[in-house]
Amino acid sequence: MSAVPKPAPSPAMLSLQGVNTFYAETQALFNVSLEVGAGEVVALLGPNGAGKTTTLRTILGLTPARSGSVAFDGRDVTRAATHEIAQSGIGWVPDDRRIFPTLTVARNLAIARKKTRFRAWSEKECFEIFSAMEYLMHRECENLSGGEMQMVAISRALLGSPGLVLFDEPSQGLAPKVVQDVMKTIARLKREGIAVLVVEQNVQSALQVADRAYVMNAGTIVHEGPASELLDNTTLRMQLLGV
Ligand SMILES: Nc1ncnc2c1ncn2[C@@H]1O[C@H](COP(=O)(O)OP(=O)(O)OP(=O)(O)O)[C@@H](O)[C@H]1O
Repeated sequence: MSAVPKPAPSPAMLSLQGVNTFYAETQALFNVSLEVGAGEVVALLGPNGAGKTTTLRTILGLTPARSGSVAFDGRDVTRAATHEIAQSGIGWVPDDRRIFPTLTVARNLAIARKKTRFRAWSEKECFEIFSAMEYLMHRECENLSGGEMQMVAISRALLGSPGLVLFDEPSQGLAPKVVQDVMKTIARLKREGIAVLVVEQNVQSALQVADRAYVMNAGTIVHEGPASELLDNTTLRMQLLGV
């Protein structure tokens, strides 16, 4: 009897395999492997200094892997330049929001626009998500509140037509209402089919929006599983994350 062939698993949007990353001679990532599927939200959790930001920097080619591989959208980008990686459809919302402080919101948005193979977002759609932003267009970014800057940073990532958005501690320093808005935006991106990898200290918020979670410690992945498992299993969550 011939076996029914299983459908091939759909390739991950992002795949890290056995990544080792160094700052000069100091190793920060040890054999890190992780995947984010198309349209999947994945949380990357762990204590300070665990290697979460370094993982994002490795994906973006800012601190490239010394060994192992990073593939995005079926292409090896391990040694690609950061601008090529962005051009291929990885958006980034950095923890310092990295918008140009002396430029207006409008200018910050205009220079973020990119064409990729993924869906293009318009400014109008960004205003639908962040209604306040339309009225801030002519303000210089240095005069914005933390929450307003975060809206601009997320809109910049969307205008770059991403297939994957990397968020580095998006709720840091924001009021609870704004944190909720950011998490709602992540859920909206998922509904739009955009993959998300989110680094967060705010474990509860991240787990509520994520499909799966990885926990890092001392540069290694120490746990991988459904987000619901960490939400529901207090003992496991305390043991891995102390919260
Ligand atoms: N520019 C750098 N030069 C040298 N070592 C660094 C640099 N950036 C980070 N490290 C080290 O790499 C390790 C991982 O740091 P990383 O910032 O990736 O952790 P993290 O999990 O993002 O923590 P945090 O939540 O504090 O940002 C730490 O030991 C840190 O001291």
